[in-house]
Parts: sequence; structure tokens; C-alpha cells
Amino acid sequence: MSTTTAAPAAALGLSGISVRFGGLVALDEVSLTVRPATVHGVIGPNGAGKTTLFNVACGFVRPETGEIMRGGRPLPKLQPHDLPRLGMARTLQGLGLFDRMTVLDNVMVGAERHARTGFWATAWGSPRSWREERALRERALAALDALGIADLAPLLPTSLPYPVRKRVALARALVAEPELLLLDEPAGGLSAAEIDELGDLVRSLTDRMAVLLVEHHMDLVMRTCDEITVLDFGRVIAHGTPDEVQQDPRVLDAYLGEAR
Ligand SMILES: Nc1ncnc2c1ncn2[C@@H]1O[C@H](COP(=O)(O)OP(=O)(O)OP(=O)(O)O)[C@@H](O)[C@H]1O
Repeated sequence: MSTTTAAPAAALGLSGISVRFGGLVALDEVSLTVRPATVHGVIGPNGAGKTTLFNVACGFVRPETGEIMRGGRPLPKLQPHDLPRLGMARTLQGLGLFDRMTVLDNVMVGAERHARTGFWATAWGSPRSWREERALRERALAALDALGIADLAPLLPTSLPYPVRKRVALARALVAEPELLLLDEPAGGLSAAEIDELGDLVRSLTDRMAVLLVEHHMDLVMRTCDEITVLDFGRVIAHGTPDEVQQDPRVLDAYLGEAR
């Protein structure tokens, strides 16, 4: 009898991804694997292709070639509205909060995946929809509480400073209890202390989800990630642990080249 067991399916697999914008090759045969229960960072100098890669993983950009795999299944027609069904959630640089909805309602939108009652049942006010609404509200409040902002639930996001709005966006992504969280430059606009807190938070998520962290804040990436993929001019130039990547001469060259 064989004693070998299959490796767990990747939380996300990108293989041979190429994206072109007109004549410009934004991604050239890029491959990476986000393993379950890990944080996988994507870094690179300006214009390296990080955001384009993030957009491919979210289904915003359809690659010209290559395959996106989740849980061992190929996703040839991935679109952003598929993410909740696939156990994926994302935060965006632009946050995407609804200005006229309270913080609590914004987060409840993220919990939709767990609601089984459809729109009409909710509109008719069936007892089941009330129960679900109450359960969603509790989940949303718990997500806000976990990020230390439950007291802001009744406020409008526009009344809050940017770093706090970022927390609301993160609560909205986490309330769906995704198996894979995609974070696009979450450190942007945060203070050093807030970035430290964010790093601790992202690390603490790995007991229940995998994280793809696209970020150019080097300290955050180095202290938070299990594995890092480095892009430059749309190509993978290095991949490994933070220590391996930091010592890789190709990575130093790419960043020094940017500074020159
Ligand atoms: N919609 C688009 N149309 C044309 N070119 C684009 C488009 N989006 C990105 N690009 C180009 O593709 C390349 C990769 O851009 P991308 O934004 O993915 O890089 P990045 O690593 O996220 O950069 P940054 O750190 O500056 O945000 C760049 O040369 C950029 O100008």
C-alpha cells in the first residue's frame, strides 16, 4: 500500500500568465503558487507588473496566456463577481466603500456569501431573512470589533480618516471568511505604527486563510511573508523566503536600478 499523500491544492496557482497592453508586455510568463495557510508577497519596482498580476488574480484582467488555478481547479473565465463563491476576497487601493452606507452596512455587504435568503425573501421580510439579517449584522460587528473599530459601525465612511477607512475595507473582506485574501498595497497611506499593526494582523490570519500580498512597502513584506515573488519589467526575477530574496543580487540590481 502506498503511504504517499497528495500535497494540498494551492490556494492560488498562476502559471505562465502573460498580459499585454497594446505593444507593452506588462506580464511575461509569470508563475507563482500561494500555498494554503501562508502569506505570499509580490514585490517589484514601479511598473514591474504587480497591480496587473493582482488584477489577473481578481478576474479584472483576463490574461492573454496562462492559467489561474484555485483548489486544484482551473478558472479560465474568472471574473470579480466569482470571488465570493470561490472563497476569495480582496481589498483594493481605492477601497471601494459605499459613501452613503454606514460602516456596518458596508461590512454586511461583504458577508453576503453567507446569506442564503434571496433578495425577494428579504424584501417580503420572511422570518428566515430576519434571522439571517441579524446573524449577518452580528458577524459584521464581530469583524469590526476584531479590527478595533466596532464603535464606528453607525458612521459613514466619508467621516473617517483614510487609515480607518482601510480597516473598514479589510473588515468587509474578512467578514466573508475567505480561504484566500488578496491585498493590494494595504500599507499605502498608513503610519509606521499602523503598518506594524497591519503586519501582525496579516500574520494572524494564516491560521484560517492564505494571503496574497501585493505591496511595495519592503519592511512589511519582509516581516510578514512566508514566500516572496519579485517582479521586474513583467518577469519573475526571484522567488524564495524573505532572507533568500533580500540577498538575491538580481533583486538588489532591480531596486538599485530604480533608485539610479
Ligand atoms: N490599463 C493599462 N493600459 C496600458 N498600460 C498599462 C495599463 N495598466 C498597466 N500598464 C502598464 O503596465 C506596466 C505594469 O504596470 P503595473 O501597474 O502592473 O505595475 P506595478 O508594479 O503595479 O507598478 P506601481 O508599483 O508603480 O503601481 C507598466 O508599464 C504600466 O504603465
